Amino acid sequence: MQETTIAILGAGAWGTALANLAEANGHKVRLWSRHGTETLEAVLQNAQIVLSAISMKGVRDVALQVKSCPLSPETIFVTATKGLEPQTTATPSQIWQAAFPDHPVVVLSGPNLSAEIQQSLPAATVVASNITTAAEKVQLIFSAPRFRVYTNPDPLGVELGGTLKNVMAIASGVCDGLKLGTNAKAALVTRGLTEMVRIGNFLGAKTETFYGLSGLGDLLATCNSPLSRNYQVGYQMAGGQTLTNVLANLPGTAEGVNTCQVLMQLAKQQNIYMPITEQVYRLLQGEVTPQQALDELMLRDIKPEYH
Ligand SMILES: NC(=O)C1=CN([C@@H]2O[C@H](COP(=O)(O)OP(=O)(O)OC[C@H]3O[C@@H](n4cnc5c(N)ncnc54)[C@H](O)[C@@H]3O)[C@@H](O)[C@H]2O)C=CC1
Ligand SMILES: O=C(CO)COP(=O)(O)O
Repeated sequence: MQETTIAILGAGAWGTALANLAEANGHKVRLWSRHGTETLEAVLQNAQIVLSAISMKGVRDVALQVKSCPLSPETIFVTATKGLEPQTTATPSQIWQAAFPDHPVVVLSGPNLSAEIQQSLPAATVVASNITTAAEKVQLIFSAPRFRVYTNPDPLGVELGGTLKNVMAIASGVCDGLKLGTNAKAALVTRGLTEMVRIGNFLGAKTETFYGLSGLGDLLATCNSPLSRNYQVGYQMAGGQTLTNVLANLPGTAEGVNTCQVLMQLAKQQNIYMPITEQVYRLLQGEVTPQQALDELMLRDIKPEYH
């Protein structure tokens, strides 16, 4: 493939891993960090692809900064952030698309624990866009013998899969931390997926997308791995630590903590039933202990499975 110039914004764990993948494929990669010496304008110069791996809290601010820099009209934006904006409930791709209405925006999301990808362990991901040619271009840039990239036409569904599973990963960490067993974990993850589909459908995502790599796939990865920061939040809180303590010692970002707050706001406004999210929220707020959250979930009124 022809060499592409790529600007990667966010030099954290995920931005760095994606930079390494593109570089190994022979592309010209410039990595930008707000703490680095290179200006955003210099990093963006002649970029054909601008990929953001910024934590949710920085996305809008960085998008505004990018807006003030010169860009080619052909530039494709790729977003790899997994979160929701508190004030607006917007997804990262919605923020990028609103800032750059005339550019294609591609979502990159999947079961991609960065530490494993940095070790070149095999993994797969999804690139999704309303503009198929843009998704196919990004697919070619990142595809590698140990990194299999699929395209998908439901960017919102792909993005929400990666975002909503973070809350379930916190719940799974609690489940393992309390040593509740394999049956409990299977029930939690499966009902968690049902909850993700319910919220996702409300927000406009397709059901089938949640059964693919970016939904079920990422749910399995993060609900079962101590490498997941979100899982670690739940696991360590089940061990008696406070949220403040856990976050102070966590390497990197656990987006599920903020996502959970945004979802509860939405659930209350729109009357959407999110029992697992609600218990994770109450745990994070310090309103219930992990054991009480479990009791609340198990002692709800009994009901049909598909309801
Ligand atoms: N690490 C992983 O395995 C994966 C992470 N992600 C997602 O990618 C995003 C980034 O995750 P990580 O790289 O792991 O986090 P990280 O904490 O290692 O890095 C976050 C990056 O965002 C930058 N940032 C934060 N706030 C900013 C602001 N206000 N302005 C400018 N830059 C700002 C930080 O300086 C840092 O470069 C998250 O949304 C995460 O959910 C997605 C897939 C895999
Ligand atoms: O999204 C991820 C893997 O796909 C990373 O998970 P954590 O953010 O929980 O570490």
